[in-house]
Amino acid sequence: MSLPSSITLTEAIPGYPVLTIHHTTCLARVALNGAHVMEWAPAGQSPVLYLSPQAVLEPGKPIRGGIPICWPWFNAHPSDATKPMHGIARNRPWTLKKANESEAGVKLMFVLCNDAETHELWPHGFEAQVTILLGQKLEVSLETINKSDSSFVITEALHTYLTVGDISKITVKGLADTDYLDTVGERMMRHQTGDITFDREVDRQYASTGAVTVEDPALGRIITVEKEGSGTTVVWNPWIEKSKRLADLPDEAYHQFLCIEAANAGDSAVTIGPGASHVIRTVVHL
Ligand SMILES: O=P(O)(O)OC[C@H]1O[C@@H](O)[C@H](O)[C@@H](O)[C@@H]1O
Repeated sequence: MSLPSSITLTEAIPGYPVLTIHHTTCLARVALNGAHVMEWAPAGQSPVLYLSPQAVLEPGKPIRGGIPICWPWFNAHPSDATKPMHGIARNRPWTLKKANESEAGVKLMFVLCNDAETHELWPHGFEAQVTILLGQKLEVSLETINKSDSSFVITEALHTYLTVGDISKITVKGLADTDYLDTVGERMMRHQTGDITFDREVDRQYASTGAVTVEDPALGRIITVEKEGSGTTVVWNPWIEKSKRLADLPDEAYHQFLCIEAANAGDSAVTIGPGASHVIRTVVHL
């Protein structure tokens, strides 16, 4: 496929293709492993996504940062702990099907289909399509098409790592008066009364279909995360002890990022009939 002039295909390491985007609207990098947006900075702004300086770029390994695609299950597999955390999509090479540019930015489309290896982990016929629009805004859509002759159930997340100046000064708005599953310690349902601030590990699945804003006084900006086709918003910061356990993340990195994930988990799991499809989308902008 010939690429438009704003997109360059290089190898981060041999055998690991990455698309680099230099467009008037933004700078970005997208790995074919996982159809994974690694970096995105709208013109004149510092990076909006967080990418760990210790991120491992290796075929078959997830990238710590950017927007991992968690699919067809979110978090641990519901019944088999030997299967990969967050599903199979972020660990596989996707096929680039389309790459276009316009004044508004760059549009990429990637596809992943079932094969013998995916069947071992998830025994269904499927086509997954990821469409990424990179411009002044960043939009990622994941479409799941059921190519088998029976229904299947998915959970999923567009696991967006946002760069923040200082996590202890962040306020997340848009989730007040919402129930959430708290997964730190003993899992239990709780109710969010006001806005969210951070002084400990936070790993929560909010029952919400709405947009969220992240107010960051240290960097002097507000990030908006909108979404569609998503009944769960995951808010995650690993804080001190969990950051130490994650090998591909510096111990002190938790100060500098926050994940706001458009997701479908728990009661929002999606059932897709034969020949039917479902789209989850997130839009990030300043
Ligand atoms: O280390 P991983 O597999 O990328 O997962 C990171 C985090 O992803 C979040 O979505 C989960 O809520 C956390 O529980 C998890 O720790």
